Amino acid sequence: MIIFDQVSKSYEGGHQALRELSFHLPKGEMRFLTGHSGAGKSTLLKLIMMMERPTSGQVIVNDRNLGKLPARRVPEVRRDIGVVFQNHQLLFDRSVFDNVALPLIIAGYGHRDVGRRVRAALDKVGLLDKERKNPMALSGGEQQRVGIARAVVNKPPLLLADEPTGNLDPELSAEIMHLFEQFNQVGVTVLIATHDISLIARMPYRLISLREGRLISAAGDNLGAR
Ligand SMILES: Nc1ncnc2c1ncn2[C@@H]1O[C@H](COP(=O)(O)OP(=O)(O)OP(=O)(O)O)[C@@H](O)[C@H]1O
Repeated sequence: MIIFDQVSKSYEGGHQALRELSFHLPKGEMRFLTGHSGAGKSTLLKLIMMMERPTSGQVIVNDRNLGKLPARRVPEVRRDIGVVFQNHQLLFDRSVFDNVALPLIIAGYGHRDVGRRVRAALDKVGLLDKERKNPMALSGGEQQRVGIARAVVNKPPLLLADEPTGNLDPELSAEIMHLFEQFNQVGVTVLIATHDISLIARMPYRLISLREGRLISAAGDNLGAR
């Protein structure tokens, strides 16, 4: 789960990306993070991943108060967070299998465990038959599913996505969102930053909406719950 308590973030040069932001995303929930370009969505995700530190306020992720954590414990925080990017950031000099295996190899899993877990993840995203292919040979939607398999391969309790359907047509976008729903249904907490209002309007999830770094609606906080 995620708790933001009065979190502000100013970048060098003085730009304030987040302003006294408070919200609670309980364990096992799925929510969308919305707002215009520049509203602070990526900054919020970066604070959760410890790619940035808040200027003030507290961020608690998976029961860890990030403000109190020394830099050497950052890898431990990141191991519990799966991240899906818009441009999926796959490596085109290795196979689908090797891309998905990467987080496990970094975490020191043994050869047999890696094989078992990678195939389980590829099976969940419907790409078991593509494990030997180069990601370049896959469609945009399939590449994004490889990115999702890589994000979930070590079974993190929290899954974040930054514009995961940004380059996809509506049908493929709906498929990708359905995949996130499936992970949520087995208990994974999911937070998805997206511009795609038409896609999420039909989905029964609460929103965290930002405008100029402030919360304009957060379900459950009586500030415009859907
Ligand atoms: N490293 C940085 N240094 C200085 N300013 C930054 C930095 N990162 C983001 N900003 C500024 O902070 C504000 C919020 O940016 P952020 O990327 O969080 O917005 P966003 O809602 O994710 O936008 P988008 O949808 O375009 O990705 C913007 O005005 C941006 O220019």
